[in-house]
Amino acid sequence: GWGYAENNGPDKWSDNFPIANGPRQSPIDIVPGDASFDGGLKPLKLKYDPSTCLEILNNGHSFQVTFVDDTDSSTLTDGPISGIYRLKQFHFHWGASDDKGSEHTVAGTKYPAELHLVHWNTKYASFGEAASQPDGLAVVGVFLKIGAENANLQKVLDVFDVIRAKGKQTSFANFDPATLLPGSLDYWTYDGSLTTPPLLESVTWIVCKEPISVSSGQMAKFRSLLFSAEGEPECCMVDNYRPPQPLKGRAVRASFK
Ligand SMILES: Nc1nnc(SCC(=O)Nc2ccc(S(N)(=O)=O)cc2)s1
Ligand SMILES: [Zn+2]
Repeated sequence: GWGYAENNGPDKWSDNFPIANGPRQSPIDIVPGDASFDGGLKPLKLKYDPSTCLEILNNGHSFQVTFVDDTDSSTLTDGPISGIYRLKQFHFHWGASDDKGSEHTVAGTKYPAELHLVHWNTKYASFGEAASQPDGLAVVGVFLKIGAENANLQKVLDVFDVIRAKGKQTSFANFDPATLLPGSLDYWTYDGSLTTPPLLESVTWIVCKEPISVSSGQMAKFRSLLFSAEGEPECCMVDNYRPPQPLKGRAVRASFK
């Protein structure tokens, strides 16, 4: 299956997923000077209920925290979208060293990691159905920058020992993803895709301008996870990011001046 190695990584994904060369692929390099301020963009409205937090799992590509999404308890509304989008999961992408790891870049700058909060449009019956629609998904991206230790993030890192290998999962309750959001919710937005196979072009991307902090020691903890399953040769989970893709004429809008 697909991965991030030389033989199955981003440069090979188009073999099985031709949409990899499509017109609205993600991530992209965000050039602030090329983004157009849109006064019609509303502030993001994120309303998360920690009681909908369900479990944390190592899926062999990243780790993800999944949420109960059978009611409108944890939602994204306003911002660039219309209607109600429900939080399904959040996960991260990171590098083998602090100089790389984010998927989106800002004027070529790579951050050591990037958080993705994945939401689906409730005008569709399920995540799976929404994932195949051009307005089906909305992902909020938050950059991580090396600085002070992040106590909220640490709550997630503290369970890594039980999900070290691919396929491991454990219950994870009462975590509030809002604690991982930056102080300012200024954002850039553009039409894009999932950044991993199946690379579906169904995502309204909402990338926050302000990063959150992560310490170098916490980044080392991310790198203690494995791509490999128990009993397989150990392969550190690092560099699980797709590089920026061609903009192909798309507009990037800014919610701020
Ligand atoms: N019918 C379908 N069910 N599930 C899928 S894809 C599963 C899934 O959540 N994929 C996913 C891939 C990438 C991203 S990301 N990195 O946020 O663009 C988010 C989510 S298609
Ligand atoms: Zn992602």
